[in-house]
Amino acid sequence: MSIAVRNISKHFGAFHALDNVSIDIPSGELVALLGPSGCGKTTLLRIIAGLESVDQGQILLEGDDASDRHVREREVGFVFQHYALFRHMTVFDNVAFGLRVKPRKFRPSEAEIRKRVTRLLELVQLGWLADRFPSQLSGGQRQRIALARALAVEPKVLLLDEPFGALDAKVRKELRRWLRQLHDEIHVTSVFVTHDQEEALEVSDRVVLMNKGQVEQIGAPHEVYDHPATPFVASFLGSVNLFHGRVEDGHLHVGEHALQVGGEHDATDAAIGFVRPHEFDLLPANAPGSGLPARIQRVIAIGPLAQVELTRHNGELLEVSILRDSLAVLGLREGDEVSVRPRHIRVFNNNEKLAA
Ligand SMILES: Nc1ncnc2c1ncn2[C@@H]1O[C@H](COP(=O)(O)OP(=O)(O)OP(=O)(O)O)[C@@H](O)[C@H]1O
Repeated sequence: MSIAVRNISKHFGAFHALDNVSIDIPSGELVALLGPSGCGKTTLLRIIAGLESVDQGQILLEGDDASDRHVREREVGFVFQHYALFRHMTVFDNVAFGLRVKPRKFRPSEAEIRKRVTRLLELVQLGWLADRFPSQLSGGQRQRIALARALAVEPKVLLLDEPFGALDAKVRKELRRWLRQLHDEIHVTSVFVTHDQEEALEVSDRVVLMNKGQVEQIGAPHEVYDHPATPFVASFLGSVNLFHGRVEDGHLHVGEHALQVGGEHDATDAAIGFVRPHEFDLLPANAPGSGLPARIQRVIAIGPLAQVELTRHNGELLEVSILRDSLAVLGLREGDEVSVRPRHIRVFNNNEKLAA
């Protein structure tokens, strides 16, 4: 089922939680709502579900205005951060619950319920846990059961609010891969709230970047990462180094240094350049060509990569990420003076809003 969010605004008292938000989600897509804490992700999810009223705007489900449709009639499945399983019921009974409480005329037979629950437990790869109670499961297993339970009533839309937020990093990573595979099998239109950019980029077909109640950008993970539309998106997705300067003749002038920028940029006295840590070359200080002089303060080994912390001569910090092998070949160490050269700079006018 497709979802269209049309010009939704929502206040809580004087606080503007959502400000004219519009998003089109085609049927079968997995979309991540991504943004910092308090930007309105959960509020939007609850509005789609029909759990929250709006001041203005509409939610269209499969093209029809859902404003007057009660939560139960919207055919949405919900999975929350904190597994809301019934503690006194087995895994099997938890998954069967939504089917058993259906009004008699819509309720499948007990044999049909058994068949469906067994199939769902296989889908979430936990059939062997059917007779256990929630307290006998790991956090990751509980979330998979919560998902099976949400899917049991065959929702047209699946809404997930930080479903892996309470789990440790390794389990989280496994589960998000698993969620992606599951979605590829069942193709139910899904909206997934997260404040973890890696999770959003890895799992979703498209990412909706939200900031202070507004949508900043919507796009495929590689689009929003490679072509951020605003300074907020550039700084929210991954680490970045910032350079303040002026643009003239295809260069960003940072103090007395000129760094080449690709593409067309109007001359401006107030620009910000964004460079990701892996988009720099490090060269010995006396290497010919343009670059920013800096000193290596610290080298942190993270697997095959070296995270290099540098200080520019004006005291500003830079973070560069390169292969440890490359650093060894260059013979660079802590305390060395180097020339730092961005390979790619994204330039914005300084009057555009930045991440909070
Ligand atoms: N029932 C409410 N009454 C008053 N303010 C609310 C209510 N629900 C949410 N808010 C406020 O609206 C803003 C958006 O909240 P929301 O839960 O949608 O944010 P979020 O992006 O999901 O954040 P998080 O990632 O921290 O969950 C927050 O500032 C929050 O304090």
